[in-house]
Amino acid sequence: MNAQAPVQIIDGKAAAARVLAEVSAEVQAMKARGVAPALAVILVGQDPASQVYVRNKVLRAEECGIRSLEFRRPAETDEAELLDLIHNLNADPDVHGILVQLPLPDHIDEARVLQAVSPLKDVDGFHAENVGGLSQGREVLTPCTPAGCLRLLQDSCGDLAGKHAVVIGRSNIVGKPMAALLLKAHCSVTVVHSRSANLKDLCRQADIVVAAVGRPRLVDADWLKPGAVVIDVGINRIDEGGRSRLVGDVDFDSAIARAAAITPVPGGVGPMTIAFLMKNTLAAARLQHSDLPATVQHPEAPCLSIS
Ligand SMILES: NC(=O)C1=CN([C@@H]2O[C@H](COP(=O)(O)OP(=O)(O)OC[C@H]3O[C@@H](n4cnc5c(N)ncnc54)[C@H](OP(=O)(O)O)[C@@H]3O)[C@@H](O)[C@H]2O)C=CC1
Ligand SMILES: Nc1nc(=O)c2c([nH]1)NC[C@@H]1CN(c3ccc(C(=O)N[C@@H](CCC(=O)O)C(=O)O)cc3)C=[N+]21
Repeated sequence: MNAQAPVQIIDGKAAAARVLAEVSAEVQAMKARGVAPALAVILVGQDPASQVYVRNKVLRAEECGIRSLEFRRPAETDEAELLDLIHNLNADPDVHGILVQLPLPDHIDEARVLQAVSPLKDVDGFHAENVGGLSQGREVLTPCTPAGCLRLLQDSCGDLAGKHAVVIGRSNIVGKPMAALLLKAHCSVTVVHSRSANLKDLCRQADIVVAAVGRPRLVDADWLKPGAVVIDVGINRIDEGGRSRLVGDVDFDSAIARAAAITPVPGGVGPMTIAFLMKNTLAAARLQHSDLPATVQHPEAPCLSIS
């Protein structure tokens, strides 16, 4: 039997640091031209995970010189009030990016709120204008998590053309935009979900597996073709031996025996999501100041080109 090459553990923190360094340089250049990129983050309610993510986003923004504004509202906030806040931020020329942290409380219509964000400030890429643009293969503001996953895949595999990618999950945040980006990168794409038959068999045919399911350690070595590249988007907090820990949708210890490369949780996709949020904020600032000359070229950028 052939011994398999050692697995590559994809370092999402290091990749994110590279993206953030590019962004910091661009932010400085933009400030020198009189524009200070700014990101507004809206958090409704007290969800503890959301509070952690928002804090991380604000910290990363500050580190790369992006001004951040936090708008915390109580869970009882009504939809009209939230829409008012978004309209004010849309009209504010000093705010370039707007992110509404999900999930929203049940009494608020998520689709209506996301649609209220100006497509030019939509750093999450959730507005129908941007979703449509992505599916048409246009350069638009693109959801941060799948954009980050694509960058990790390109760093790890190089050209993705002709590879068979299986995306597990079909959410608007991750699964669907991930499939669109992989298609744009010339992969053959299969999207599977909770109603899929032969989930494991389909997965075993994949050169690339992106797991965005929300089920702790669902995918183990038995789901993988030897040499598959595995991107684990899942963030699941579980109790183990009386302690709380974070695990992905992939059983890491099992999968490393088959995979050629794999992202860990934490330290994989999560940091890239935040790095691409900063990249999108910069791209949004560019969109709103299209008179500014380009500084650095990023022709391969999966999100809106900031060149
Ligand atoms: N690292 C990061 O930056 C981010 C991580 N996440 C994490 O990624 C995971 C997915 O998030 P998100 O896409 O928002 O989740 P959703 O709950 O919105 O979507 C989950 C998807 O997985 C499918 N699914 C659920 N159970 C199964 C199963 N047993 N077999 C096959 N498919 C299944 C669902 O199918 P169906 O459509 O049929 O219901 C659905 O399409 C979560 O753990 C989340 O915390 C999310 C965003 C960013
Ligand atoms: N409008 C909106 N946009 C989002 O992009 C969005 C959202 N709402 N709601 C929630 C999900 C989830 N998400 C994560 C971001 C960073 C990490 C992250 O940094 N994770 C670290 C660990 C963090 C920890 O320790 O908890 C890591 O994986 O290394 C995780 C998850 C963005 N989301």
